[in-house]
Amino acid sequence: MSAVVCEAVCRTFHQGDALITGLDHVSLEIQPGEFLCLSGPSGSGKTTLLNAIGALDTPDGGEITVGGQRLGSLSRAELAELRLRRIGFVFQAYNLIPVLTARENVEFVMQVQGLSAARRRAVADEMLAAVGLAGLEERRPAQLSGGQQQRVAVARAVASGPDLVLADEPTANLDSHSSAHLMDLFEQLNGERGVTFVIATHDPGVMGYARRLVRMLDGRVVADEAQTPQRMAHE
Ligand SMILES: Nc1ncnc2c1ncn2[C@@H]1O[C@H](COP(=O)(O)OP(=O)(O)OP(=O)(O)O)[C@@H](O)[C@H]1O
Repeated sequence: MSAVVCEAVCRTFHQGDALITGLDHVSLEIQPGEFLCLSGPSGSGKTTLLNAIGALDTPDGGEITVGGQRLGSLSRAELAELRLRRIGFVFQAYNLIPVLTARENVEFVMQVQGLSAARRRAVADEMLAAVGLAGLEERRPAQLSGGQQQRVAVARAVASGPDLVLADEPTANLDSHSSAHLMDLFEQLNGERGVTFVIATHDPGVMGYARRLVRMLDGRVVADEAQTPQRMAHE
């Protein structure tokens, strides 16, 4: 079964009297375990596509299937369940909860999923250690650097055990060292746990990690190519 299938997905935005094309008949099939980057100029539809695949936004044409489930046929509660259990989001604004510690932020989704306190803590600490934040579990977001906050967001996104991670410009606020560290972590999760990654980015270093590069322009897919991945150098 494919991880994601997009069939002729369209999304049009209304701005006053103007119609703005977000997505124009996007068709794309992504297999489990793929490591895919979406590239393309600003406004080409990358974020709109990630939002649609993640069921954060509803297309006005076409069909999206995630893990065999047709999004258009799911209720709001079923969509929420899909987002909670199957999808990890790493979006640019980290969306960490400021009053919670790093550990509590990572535990949050697992708490909603109903895991026991002991299990949550064990998984949260394991994930924070995996992203290089061992010892900083008790810090609140404001006491962490931008790169560290981004890594908390990654730990949170993967702690719930998603099959699919959607990342929108995950390195936009990171220095080159943190970017390389983050991408190595994504690659590790992809290789060891088979998590599917779909990453929207302008960063050539990030694109280098992809085994498949999908280029968008004006809401359409204009190129879709396999490539040999290349890691970023650590400085
Ligand atoms: N909520 C919205 N209301 C109106 N227009 C929107 C909305 N969201 C996106 N658009 C428009 O849809 C098009 C695609 O935008 P999108 O954000 O998906 O592009 P992008 O490739 O992610 O760009 P960037 O690289 O700058 O993040 C753009 O023309 C954008 O202005």
